[in-house]
Amino acid sequence: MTKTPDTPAPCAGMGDVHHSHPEEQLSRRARVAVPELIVTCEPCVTECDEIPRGPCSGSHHPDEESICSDSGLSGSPASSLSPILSFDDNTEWDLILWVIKVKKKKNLPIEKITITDLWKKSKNMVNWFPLPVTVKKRSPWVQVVGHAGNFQTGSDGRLLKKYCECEKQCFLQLMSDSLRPFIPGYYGVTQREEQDYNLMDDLLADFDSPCIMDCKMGSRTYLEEELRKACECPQPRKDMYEKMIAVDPDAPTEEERAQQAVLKTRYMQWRETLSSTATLGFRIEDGTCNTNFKRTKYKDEVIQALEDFVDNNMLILRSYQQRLKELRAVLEKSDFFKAHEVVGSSLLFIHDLTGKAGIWMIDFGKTVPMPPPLTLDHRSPWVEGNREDGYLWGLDNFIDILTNVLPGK
Ligand SMILES: Nc1ncnc2c1ncn2[C@@H]1O[C@H](COP(=O)(O)OP(=O)(O)OP(=O)(O)O)[C@@H](O)[C@H]1O
Ligand SMILES: O=P(O)(O)O[C@@H]1[C@H](O)[C@H](O)[C@@H](OP(=O)(O)O)[C@H](OP(=O)(O)O)[C@H]1O
Repeated sequence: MTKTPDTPAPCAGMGDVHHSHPEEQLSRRARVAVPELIVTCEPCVTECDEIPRGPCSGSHHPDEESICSDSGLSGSPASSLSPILSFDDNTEWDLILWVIKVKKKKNLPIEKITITDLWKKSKNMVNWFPLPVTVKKRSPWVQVVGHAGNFQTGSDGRLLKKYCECEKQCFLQLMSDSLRPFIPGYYGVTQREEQDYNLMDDLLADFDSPCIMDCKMGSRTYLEEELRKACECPQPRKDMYEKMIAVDPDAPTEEERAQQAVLKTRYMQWRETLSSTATLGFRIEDGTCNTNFKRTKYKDEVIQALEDFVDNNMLILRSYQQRLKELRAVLEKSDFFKAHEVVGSSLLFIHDLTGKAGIWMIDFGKTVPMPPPLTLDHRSPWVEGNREDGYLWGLDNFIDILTNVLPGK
């Protein structure tokens, strides 16, 4: 879970692919300081670039490289700017990163700025051209959990996730299912630097410094198919062994210790029993090295985590409860849901200081169709072969926990 952010996202429209390193992902309790740009003027700029005005609006887009000579916005030559300039949280990051890109491409002598932000733990020196512009505040995108490097930000509040055929098929069907209001808008496949991406709404875009929590739903996090493959062709994983001993050095068996590797399904099952996945049918995810969080297993620990997440704001908690009840009612009727095994999918909880709160279903990389006419009830316990995923069982438990926490239950 993440409390953030006026945080710079990987740049919209930037040529550079952002590879989000785990260390750059956000810590559980991190409420990060407003990104601050401190500009230190070095030898003056001989040439400057025309800056698109406003929040990537008008005729310019950060992707468009419109270059002029001599002056920036309002005709202010860079060299005449004050040696130290601070930007507050109104800074339009896309705009600044656009400038960086142009400067880099043109190999121009440039000032340096120090960006203090949570994407980098240390300070980063990047190239910059100062511009006095008031821009619209837009919540920058941050990734709570998931595979590093899977995402890029797009323009107009959209997000690119590395292409996955299974996910595309789900999105296509979900856009015309009753679940549509609980799914980020989907806009098909797009390409950037020869990589295909599924293009979807960035759910953070309409929030102001949002707090985010990713909750992985279901009592099982691997597909039956994965289990079958692991039996047929076992491929022990060293990286998973490392992740396992980082949390619990005693967890590996003697054989695993000898191999210094574990099977993925074994690792996933261990994670399930370590967390509340096995006991409650959902778990609060965390993308950081906060290994203790992987152990949030019991009801009272989940409650504590939820209360922390909303800063004990019961109104927000009530909004979440309401939204989850609505979701449950729709899930129980959804054609898509009854015909799919939904594994590893998350509910993304987002709220901000204005009191706005929402929950959406994300991650359909392991949501697979049942062979017709088979359907699932999503509540029956899983036994190998029945493909039940425990999604609704987990949702029931989540709603019960919330209801018990709320006053006047
Ligand atoms: N539409 C979206 N809008 C805003 N943030 C999103 C969106 N989709 C995903 N995210 C962010 O990215 C994170 C990872 O998303 P997702 O689970 O889809 O990725 P993944 O790489 O498939 O993860 P996993 O490792 O669980 O398979 C989420 O926790 C959330 O922070
Ligand atoms: O959260 P952790 O403990 O870091 O473990 C990861 C998590 O369970 C992911 O859901 C899983 O990806 P999938 O759901 O896509 O299988 C990934 O497998 P991977 O390393 O094979 O990608 C695991 O490493």
